Parts: sequence; structure tokens; C-alpha cells
Amino acid sequence: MDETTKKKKKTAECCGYPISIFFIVVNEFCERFSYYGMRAVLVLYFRYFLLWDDDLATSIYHAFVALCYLTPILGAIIADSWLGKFKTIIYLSIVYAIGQVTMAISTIHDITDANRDGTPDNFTFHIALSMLGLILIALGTGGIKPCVAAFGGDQFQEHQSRQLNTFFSVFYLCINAGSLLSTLITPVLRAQECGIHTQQQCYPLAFGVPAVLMVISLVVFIAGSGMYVKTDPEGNIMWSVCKCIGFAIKNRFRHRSSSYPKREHWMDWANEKYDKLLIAQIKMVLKVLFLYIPLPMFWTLFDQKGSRWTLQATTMSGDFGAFILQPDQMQTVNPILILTLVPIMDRLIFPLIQKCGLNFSPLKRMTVGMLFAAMAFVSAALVQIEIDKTLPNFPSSSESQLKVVNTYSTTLNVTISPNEHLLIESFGSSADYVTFDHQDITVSLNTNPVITKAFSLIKGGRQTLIIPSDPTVMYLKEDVKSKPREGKNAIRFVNGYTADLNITNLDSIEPSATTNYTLVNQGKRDFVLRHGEQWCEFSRKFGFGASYTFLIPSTVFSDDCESITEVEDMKPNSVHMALQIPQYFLITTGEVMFSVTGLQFSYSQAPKNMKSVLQAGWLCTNAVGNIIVLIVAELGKLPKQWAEYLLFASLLVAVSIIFSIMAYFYTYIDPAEIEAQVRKEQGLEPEEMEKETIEMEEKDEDQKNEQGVKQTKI
Ligand SMILES: N[C@@H](Cc1ccccc1)C(=O)N[C@@H](Cc1ccccc1)C(=O)O
Repeated sequence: MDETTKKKKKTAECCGYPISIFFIVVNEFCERFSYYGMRAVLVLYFRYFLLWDDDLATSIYHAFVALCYLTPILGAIIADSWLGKFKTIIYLSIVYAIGQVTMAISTIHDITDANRDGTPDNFTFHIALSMLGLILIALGTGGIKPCVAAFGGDQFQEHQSRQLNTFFSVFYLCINAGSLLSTLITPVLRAQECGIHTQQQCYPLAFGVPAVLMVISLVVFIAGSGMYVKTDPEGNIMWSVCKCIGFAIKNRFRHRSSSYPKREHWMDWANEKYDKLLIAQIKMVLKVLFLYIPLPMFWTLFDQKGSRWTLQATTMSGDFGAFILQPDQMQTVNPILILTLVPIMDRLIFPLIQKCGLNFSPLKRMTVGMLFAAMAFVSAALVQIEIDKTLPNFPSSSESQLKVVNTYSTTLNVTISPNEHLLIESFGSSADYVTFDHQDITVSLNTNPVITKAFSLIKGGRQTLIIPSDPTVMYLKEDVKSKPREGKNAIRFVNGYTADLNITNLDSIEPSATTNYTLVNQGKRDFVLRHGEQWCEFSRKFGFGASYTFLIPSTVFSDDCESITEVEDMKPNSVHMALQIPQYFLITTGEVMFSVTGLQFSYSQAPKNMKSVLQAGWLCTNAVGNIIVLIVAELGKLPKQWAEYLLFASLLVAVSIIFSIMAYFYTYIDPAEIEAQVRKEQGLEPEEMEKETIEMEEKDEDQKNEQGVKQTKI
């Protein structure tokens, strides 16, 4: 306990706010820039730098996010029991900054690229370094998170309760301003090319800028050092709390017979041994933690905007005319809306509700916030139903689908046993996929002589039967059976030319062969076809999420690529991404009511020495919500996505009803008042005495324990 204990000192003010708040909100802005900026490019780093597959990349990403919201409890214990919030923020920010720098260094491919081919030679080195970086970051970001909000709250004097509430809103605005800027900037930095020996995607810059911001965040926080109100930790409070709860349970169990009179609260069974003040504080914390039990359900829905809703956006069109929005950029709508909704709520809606004489208490706001999140999921379900109407009819796991492409010189009559007859003109295809509930088929062509060939289709797959210029070698090619990722387009080429062809960015294709799919972004794309000295160029404009097979005829060079035909394997997305705006609006309104209020509530209802602990408890509800998302994603998958959205909405409505009942029975408290009252009852005025009691009890207890150990040893 080396930090000087200070009673709330008179702090310098500006417009009724402590000036020290300025340093805290700037620090939070930089820290959130650093955190969200790094998170924005993390999956891509796993996928394209470390070359992990999609599943591994997303699992490690979610594990990292969950860890970031589990470590707050560690930070809170360190702050409230040992170092105090100020020192905890400084030390853990140093750990955090080291983590960000380590992460940035791990992305420099040149470090291990001895053969200078642009890819690292020693992946183990990069993986080990980046995992070390991520662990340090999770420890830092999670550890300081509950302390910064609580430390900000500590700066306010008793007469500044109105400003204290505004502080939490401004704090939230800074979080979102930082996250908005970084989620826009870091992907652009990543797209730059850099390197010493070879030019590659610039991950060092994309991770380096967040590292610099974290260092700035630390410097800004230290700069305000002289102005802060710093409260001392009051001994190992968490240990005292655990011992006190343990004793109450044990004591209750010992006196379980009905001959003992009941006590008002089960914690009162600790009265014999523990300080009344400590028991009163524990009762306050437990009351709030009990109220937190239903809250993870809100986060379960909230956090799906980064996963399910982004996937939903990949099946939609992001063409806004003046600009193109990529599916993952849709997420920036959240911080943009926060920046507009928080002031509107604070300045307009809440005062208006108050003027109408309605009591919109924090717990009521949180319940309404949950209902808004549920409505957001109903909106997502409605959008999904619209999307489903436009999606191709993909085969079920027992079905197989087949399409036929004819690059033979004349129209062909194709019979697929037992009774499917298709007439397909030269350089054309069957209108749509034919669905079979069996795998084995026989295909006959009306050539002279008739060509017949047997095939076995893939169960649950989509395939195309390619009939080349020599139909005797007709073959099956596997097609995409879901929308291409990230709203891209899957394209491939069938070479009907008589010799090998080179196409931009693709390997050379032999005559009659078909390339594998390549993914191309939305917009106009140019391709150059080459054979020896001959070449021609063709352009196509792509939308979002389509799939095409381009058929190259033998006349391709004589008509300057004009005769290339296009077979649409999958239609482009036609439902517009703007339809997601209502669901983003509803979830963000829910967030403002739930999350900003919850932050204030956790601070206001916590006893002075357990403010960080309750902030950590609040953040843990988010970690549990994330874990529920992971479990749900792994286990129960409903066949229809819209049904899953409605299920989540109904669950949250049910949970919000339970929460509103719990909230009805909750009585708001003023922890300072209760503490003062208990002290008065005990005849203990100064706070010092309260501390002495705890310390003496701890010594007493430790001595007893030691004796106990000695006795048993004897
Ligand atoms: N609205 C979010 C920030 C965000 C930015 C870009 C994409 C998605 C989200 C926000 O304000 N987050 C806060 C509060 C929070 C939310 C969820 C879990 C813990 C805390 C934050 O502190 O990051």
C-alpha cells in the first residue's frame, strides 16, 4: 500500500467537469483505436500471412476476443486489492503496448524470409511471436478496461453527479470515435505494399499504427498524473470478500437446525466474525451480480453483428451508387450510429421522457435496450426471408444437382437417364440445374454415332457436365454450392480454343479444359487472353456474390474476344445492403440504452472499494455472451437462418421479461450512504478504522490458520 491515500481532493474544473477527465477520455480514444484497429485486420493476418484455414483463423480470433473480456476480473483484483487503479492502468498499459509492438514485429515477413520469395520461411517463429503478442494484448486491454471507466468515475466530486452521468456517455462516444477511425484506417494500411526484400501486404503498418496509438494512450494518461484523484486499494479486499462469504456459508450450514432463528440475509451469518461494513458491501455487490445473470443474452445477440450479420451482408448488394460498401464494412454503421444516437438520447429523448413525468430508471432503460436488440433480430429475420427468395435452390445433403455446358460445334440433344431431355445449343448451357435424388446417371448425346457415358454425381454437390469439342471426353466439374465469400464473384473459363491459352492471373489452360474458380471483386474487371503472339482483351462488370463460367470459342482471337459467352451459375445478390440499416439502427439504440446505462449503473451501485470489480463483472457478462455464441454456432444450427434469428429474438424477449421482474424488486442504493450508516451504527467514523478492522481480521485469521496448520502438523 505505497500509493498515498487521498480523500477526494478538490480538483481543477472546466465547465463543471474535472480537467483530469480530458486525459482519461483521450487515453480511452487512443486505446480503443489501438484495440479495434488491430482486431480489424487480425483474421486476415491469420488467414493470409500465417496461412491458417478459415476455421482455425475464426476460432483463434473468437478465443482472443473472449480472453479480452475475461481478463478484466484480473485487472480489477489487482487494482482494488493491490496496486490501485492508477498504477494498474500504467503497468498493464505497458504490457499492452509491448504486446502490440510484439504483434507488429511478428508480421514482418522479411525477418525470416531468407530465400526472399515473399513468404516467411519460419512460420513457427511468427506464430509464437504473434501468440505472445496477443496474450499480452488480452491481458492489457482486459486488465485496464474495468479500471479506466471506474477511475474516470472517481474523478468526480459528490456535487457533480449530473456530470458523472454525462461522463459515461462521452466516454462511450470516445470509444466509438476511436473504433470507427481505426476500423476505417487499418484495412487501408494493410492494403499498402511494403517490405525490405519483397513488397507484400503491409501488415507491419496495419499493426504498427495501433501499437503507436497505444504508446500515445499511455503517455497521455501519464501526462494527467498530477491532476488525478487517486484512491488507495484497501488491502486484499477480494480475499477478505471470499473468506467472508465462505464463513457465512459454513456458519449457515452449521446452524441449519430450525432451532436457530433465521437471519434477514444469508450473509448475516458472517456477523459473528466479520466487520458489518464488509458484510454490507458484499451484500451490495452480490445484489448487482445477481441482477447480471440474465445479461449475457443481450451480448449473445449483439456480438452476432460481427459474424452472422456480416455473413448475411455477403449475400446482399453493396452498390450505393456513389460508393461501394464491402460486407464487413457494414459494421462501421454501429459506431457511426453511436456517435449520433448518444447525443440525441442524452439531450433529447431522455429529458423528454423525464418531462412527460415518466420514471425511466437505469434498469428500465436496460430492459428496453434488450427489447430493441430483440426487434433488431426480428428485422434481420425479415431481411433473411427476402434474401432467401433470391437465393439459388441449393441441393440438400441427399440430393445432387447437374447443369450441362455444350462447347461442341452444334446443338445437342442430351438425355440423362432415366427421363431428363435437354436441348443445348453450341456454346450454351442448360437453363438451370437439374436436381437428382440419386447419384448414378447415364448421359447420352445425339451425335453420330450416339455417345453414352455413365457418371456418379456428388451427394449434396453441384456439378457441371462439360461437353468439349470432342464429346467422347465429356467430364464433370464441381461447382460452388454456396455464395462466394465476402460478396466476391466466383469465375472460371472453359477453353474451346484449339491450343493452350494464358489468361491474366491464371495458369495456362489446355484445350477443352476448365479452370478452377477464381474470386474477383465487384466492379469492372479486365482479362487478357493470350496464345503466342495473339491476344485479345475482354471486360466484364460484376455485381456481388455471383458465379460465372466463361466459354471461350475457337474464334476468340479472330473476333477480338467478342464471341466469349457467359453462363450464369449463380445470380448476383439482388437484395440491397441498405435493408440491414434498420436492424443496425435497432441494435445500436438497444446498445445505447443497455450498454451505456449498464456502465453507469455498475459504477453507481458499487461500494467505493469494489468499483473496478463490478465493472469487471459487467464486462464478464460480455465474455459469457461471446461463449454462448461459440456454443450455439457449434451445436444448434436451425435449417433456416431466419428461424434462428427469430429464436434468438424470442429468447431475448423471455430473458428481458425475467430481467424486468428482477429489476422490479431491486432497490437503488447509494453505497456511500449505506457505508456511512453502517459506520455510524458501529461508532466508527473515520475510514481508517474500517481499514484497520479488515486488516486486523485478516491478521487474526492468518494467525489462526497458521496455528491450525501447526496443530495438524503436530
Ligand atoms: N459499439 C462498440 C464499438 C464497436 C465498434 C466497431 C464495431 C463494433 C463495435 C462499443 O461501444 N464497444 C464498447 C462497449 C463494449 C461493447 C461490447 C463489449 C464490451 C464493451 C467498448 O468498450 O469496446
